[in-house]
Amino acid sequence: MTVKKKKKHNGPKSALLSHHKLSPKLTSLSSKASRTLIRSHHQLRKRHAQAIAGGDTATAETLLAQIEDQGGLKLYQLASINGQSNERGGDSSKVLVEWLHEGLASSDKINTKGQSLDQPLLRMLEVGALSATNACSRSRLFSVTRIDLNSQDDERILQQDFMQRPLPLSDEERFDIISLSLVLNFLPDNEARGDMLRRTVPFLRALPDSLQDRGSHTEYFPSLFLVLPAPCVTNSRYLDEDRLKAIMESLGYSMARRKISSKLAYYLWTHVGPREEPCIKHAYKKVEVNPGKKRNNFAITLD
Ligand SMILES: C[S@@+](CC[C@H](N)C(=O)[O-])C[C@H]1O[C@@H](n2cnc3c(N)ncnc32)[C@H](O)[C@@H]1O
Repeated sequence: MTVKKKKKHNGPKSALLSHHKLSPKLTSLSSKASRTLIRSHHQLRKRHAQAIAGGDTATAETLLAQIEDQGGLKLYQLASINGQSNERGGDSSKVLVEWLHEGLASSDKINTKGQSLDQPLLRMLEVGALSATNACSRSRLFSVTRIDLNSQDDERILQQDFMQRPLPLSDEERFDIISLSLVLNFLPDNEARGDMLRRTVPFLRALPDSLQDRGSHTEYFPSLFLVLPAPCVTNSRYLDEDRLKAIMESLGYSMARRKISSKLAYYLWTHVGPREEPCIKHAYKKVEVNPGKKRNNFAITLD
């Protein structure tokens, strides 16, 4: 398994922090500063990817320096944690836990707090994990393997790029559910988003017999929990829910649950197709599905 050594971000103090006259303590980012930083980080990463694609290494280096100058991935992650607590009424995995508790028949062995009492637990791979104490970790429904490009918790979050994680060789290395919450929109290009979705498939296992007899619990698995900022599906020129559904179906996923709030779009997709990495019969290019001047350019492509 490739585990990257944790990088130190020793760049200059964040311009954003000094601009907003905040305490240099990372924990003191305001909601507004968090939003500004997240937006700016995404834009710089996108321009950086474009510069690399165009072979413009000088611009790419300048942009990278700018990213580091405003605190790099570490401060971006902190802004994301702030966003979870302040603006969105808690972390996104709360929605998944609610869905699964609804799905648990009363005959299932759960205690009054809705926690699963029996073993084995469902196995979850949480990609882009910022905390080991979010709702899905606290629920005890899952045994969670957490990974992130930059671990905020060396003991409980493995520093690893999902795209470099070795493909599993057996079901012991596979999962019942993968969480991709606010990760696809972090990726700066459309193709990388499609590649990440495609790569989830070989990491899923058919629900083992030991978990099969747990009533309505079983119908959702194996599955992918996907969370995107709502405008990615409600206000993009290149993606709407129908197109997302078509892309997911081409990967063998079927939509099991959805919830669109003012800020976020939550989906639970059950994998019903073959388990090996899908060979796409129909490419999904960047085509306009929703014209309009005030729309954004978020897209997912599959080749
Ligand atoms: C906006 S944060 C979202 C965190 C959290 N899941 C949430 O819902 O708030 C996106 C995280 O995804 C991580 N990430 C992006 N691409 C990744 C990859 N290929 N492998 C692992 N983590 C990745 C980033 O490092 C970042 O911490």
